Amino acid sequence: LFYRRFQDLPVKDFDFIVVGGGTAGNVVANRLSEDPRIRVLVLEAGGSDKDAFNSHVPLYGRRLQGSQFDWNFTTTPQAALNNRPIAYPRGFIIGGSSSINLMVYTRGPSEDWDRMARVTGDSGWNWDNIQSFIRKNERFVPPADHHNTTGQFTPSVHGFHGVNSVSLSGWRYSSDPRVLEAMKESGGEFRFNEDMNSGFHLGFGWTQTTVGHGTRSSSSTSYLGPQYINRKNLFVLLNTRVLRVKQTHTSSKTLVVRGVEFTQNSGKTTHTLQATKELILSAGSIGTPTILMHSGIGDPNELTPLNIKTLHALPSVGKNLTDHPLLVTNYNANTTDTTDDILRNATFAAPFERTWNETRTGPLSSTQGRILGWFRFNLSESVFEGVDDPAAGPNSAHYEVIIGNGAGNPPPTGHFLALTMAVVSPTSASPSRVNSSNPLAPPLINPNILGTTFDFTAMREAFFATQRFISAPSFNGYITAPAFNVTDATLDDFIRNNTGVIWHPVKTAAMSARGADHGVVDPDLKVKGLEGLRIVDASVLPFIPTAHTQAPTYIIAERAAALIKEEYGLN
Ligand SMILES: Cc1cc2nc3c(=O)[nH]c(=O)nc-3n(C[C@H](O)[C@H](O)[C@H](O)COP(=O)(O)OP(=O)(O)OC[C@H]3O[C@@H](n4cnc5c(N)ncnc54)[C@H](O)[C@@H]3O)c2cc1C
Repeated sequence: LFYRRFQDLPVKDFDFIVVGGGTAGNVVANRLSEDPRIRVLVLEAGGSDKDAFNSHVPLYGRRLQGSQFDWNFTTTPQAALNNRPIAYPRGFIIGGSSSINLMVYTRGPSEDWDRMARVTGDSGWNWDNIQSFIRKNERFVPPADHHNTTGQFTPSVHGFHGVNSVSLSGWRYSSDPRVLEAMKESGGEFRFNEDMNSGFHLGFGWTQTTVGHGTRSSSSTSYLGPQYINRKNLFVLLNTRVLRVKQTHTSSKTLVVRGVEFTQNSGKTTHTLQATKELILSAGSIGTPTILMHSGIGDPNELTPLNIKTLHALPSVGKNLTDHPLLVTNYNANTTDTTDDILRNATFAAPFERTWNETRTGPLSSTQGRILGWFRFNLSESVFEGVDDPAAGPNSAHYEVIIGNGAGNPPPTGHFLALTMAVVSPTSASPSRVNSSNPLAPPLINPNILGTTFDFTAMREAFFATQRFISAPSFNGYITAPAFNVTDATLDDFIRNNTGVIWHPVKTAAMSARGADHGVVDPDLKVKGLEGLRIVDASVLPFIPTAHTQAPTYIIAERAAALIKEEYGLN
């Protein structure tokens, strides 16, 4: 059940305490509480999603950024972006970022997973072996408009009985046939791929999203859905900010960390609980290293100047933050059949909201990007000067293109086709650190966007690629002009002034092989050198996936839960 006040919790002893009721945390809580003998508590900083209308309406997902459901972080000034700091949203709500994200469902190429298995020395992470966890997570359902989906996905690579709904878009736009035609006209550069989630992801395909029956499927609406949240052994305490994890005792010279300190009133009073079996940190790529460092688990060279006493030296904590750089370009379109009027005009949107409220259909039932694709540069291109190919393998992309039927934040007039590009094999990485001894202070976030020559050149090449795509004859008469001004001379500055991120931070508590001299967790996700503490969220990814990161996070969480259940002999 959900609780808002600590004093209302009917019990205070728990086998497992999960810190962060986000994407991964709710999976772990659900799976562990399948065993009625086990008591599980989730501590979540954000509140309920029940009345968060914009969280449930797929088309309105973007409105959650900067809202009360966002932690509203900001990065440090980004050197390669003309020193602009950029907004860095993270979900501050039950379901975490799965309740505020843009719902794209991509698992990444098989090569991503095989590399992770190779580097961590654990074959359990390879593509073949994660299939059962994909299926535990995924419930592929028909799109909201029940259109014929033959040829739009490959049923044999999907799960139909998991917990989290995934579907194709349930609303069509008049640009779709032109986009498909442009692929044919590209002479093989932009091919069609029936299913980018098959393990081979290169090419354009129909976007799959975590939407079921026209509504967002988050880890809260799915894994904490009515059939689970009423379990007598599952407790979720909302509006609870974890400050630190705590050593409980020492066992054969190993520190045991199963205690957790938290507050519900901005630190005025604090409470402490202990898990009898394990504490699981699922506070995400920013929250998890922040909590670790404030607990004295991190790099002593960084902790000591902040007067944080080192409990356990683990220098990799909070390092290597990596994200996907993102650039949006809008093109003026000769049509009114886009999402622009709905997103900028409440009167225009009203009948569509009625339709959605009544039947969960119509344009609000779908996200903007109906088609997206994954592409590689040619290895002989100048983008690779002086660098090895950073992709996981020869079938893994360097850049992604998302086709949006309307601008993300439309200006007062005009209709647009938005071409969004992301560098999906970036080579920049950077520290994300705490810079005060106050656990309630926002951490320093520096994803170092476009911080290497490769990343910058890759973004430039991705921009040229989208220009080639949009000049296909099929767009004649449909695209009138770019809605941005750029020349060869101003392109680099255009990129610096307009690039942001796609909000996929990873690697800040990375997994590494047992015995490695770096990394934060072993391949079973236990914190190196400690007992009682595991990390289960996107922070453990040792490479940034060539994918949007929620599906990889769900997969990690499903496998983590299975590992924990096996270790403790749970049902
Ligand atoms: C705006 C946005 C759009 C995105 N779009 C997509 C997309 O379209 N497709 C995709 O695949 N991925 C997308 N992502 C990324 C994806 O959502 C994340 O990678 C994924 O959800 C991360 O899961 P997580 O479990 O690691 O963290 P989260 O889901 O963020 O969960 C962390 C939880 O911990 C809580 N928490 C943090 N600190 C504390 C604390 N001190 N005490 C208590 N609780 C705490 C948070 O409130 C949160 O609920 C997007 C992300 C954002 C922010």
